[in-house]
Amino acid sequence: MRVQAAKIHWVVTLIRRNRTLFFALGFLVLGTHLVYLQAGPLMWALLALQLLVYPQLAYWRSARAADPLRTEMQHLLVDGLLLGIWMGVWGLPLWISFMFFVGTCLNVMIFMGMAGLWKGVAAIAAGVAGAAAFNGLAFRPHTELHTSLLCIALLTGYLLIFARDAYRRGVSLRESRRQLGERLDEITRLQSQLQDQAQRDPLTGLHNRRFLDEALERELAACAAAGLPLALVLIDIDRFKRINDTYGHPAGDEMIRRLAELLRERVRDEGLIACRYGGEEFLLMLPATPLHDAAALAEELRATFESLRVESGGQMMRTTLSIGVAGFPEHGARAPMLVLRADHALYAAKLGGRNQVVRADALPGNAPPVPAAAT
Ligand SMILES: Nc1nc2c(ncn2[C@@H]2O[C@H](COP(=O)(O)OP(=O)(O)OP(=O)(O)O)[C@@H](O)[C@H]2O)c(=O)[nH]1
Repeated sequence: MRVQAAKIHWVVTLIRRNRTLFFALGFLVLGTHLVYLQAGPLMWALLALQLLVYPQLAYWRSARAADPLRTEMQHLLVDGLLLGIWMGVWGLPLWISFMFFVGTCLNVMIFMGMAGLWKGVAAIAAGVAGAAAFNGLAFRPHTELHTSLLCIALLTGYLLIFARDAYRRGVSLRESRRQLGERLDEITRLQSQLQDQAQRDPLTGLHNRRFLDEALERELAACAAAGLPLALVLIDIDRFKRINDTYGHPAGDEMIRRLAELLRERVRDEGLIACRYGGEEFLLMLPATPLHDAAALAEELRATFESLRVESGGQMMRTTLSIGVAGFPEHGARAPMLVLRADHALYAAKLGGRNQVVRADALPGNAPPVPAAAT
């Protein structure tokens, strides 16, 4: 059965590449030592088995294992053990032992961390001890100059390959981070866009009722804490149904947009909030604004709108506004009560013949007079 490369952990693939390449080169390097030792065919065969055949067996086993990564980590320790045996058998030749030791430690350290390092060192020591127990340990540190130079070259090549892999991984990590950052920015932007859309009326672009209900509680608490008043101006277009019926729904929309524009212009510079509260109903929230100032603003709006001619589809339309005004703290301390009082005032304006501003304190059975500190 063929093993599909895509399913194999990248560490297994990487180790196979490194092990195959460097063990094969190692065979050439160590071959020079075997020539120096005048080794017999058995040693050549064993060395070939370990350096040329074993890497493929190890890969074969890892690729079929239930946990390939874990199996490959075991193989790294087996590498240490086998190289330790060669070190012991050859009497710890200095450059060869150094190459084996550094190569093994590097591998286990990179893939298994400090715990792996100790296991790797233990595996090498076990290999050396095993060989010594079997064969005795005669210390023969010498290697021929060309063998030593080849060991240095091989180890250098191994280190450079590792460094190159680490560099490439770092580059791709930075690129992934950059892309992730971009996506995160995009998500944040879309989130705030969504949040903004959820709080705005699509026809006029003004804030909607949901936004105002939240903002009103917040602003009321802030004004109460600062000892400041707050006013609500509830505005309704008069006889709007007639506009729709006479000029058509798009013309009615145009009228709504025109009023929204007027409100936006009026509250733009003052940190006041205008929202579309319902179909043809608008609410202004005026923090730090006394009731009489709010009533004056409402009167100004009423008069301006009365004189407006709104054009739609070549037709000129005009109508008027009825407005109710209520204020904190005079007409209530909580948002629902304030809105209700403004609504009562608006209703009174409608009943009074429309095209007028009515303050909540003008209604019968009104709240007590305004405390001095609040105005
Ligand atoms: N064109 C348009 N019409 C809307 C929109 N929202 C609500 N309306 C209409 O606004 C009209 C409101 O009518 P009414 O509540 O009877 O009020 P009115 O005709 O203004 O009468 P008064 O308020 O008593 O002066 C209804 O016909 C609704 O269909 C909108 O977004 N666009």
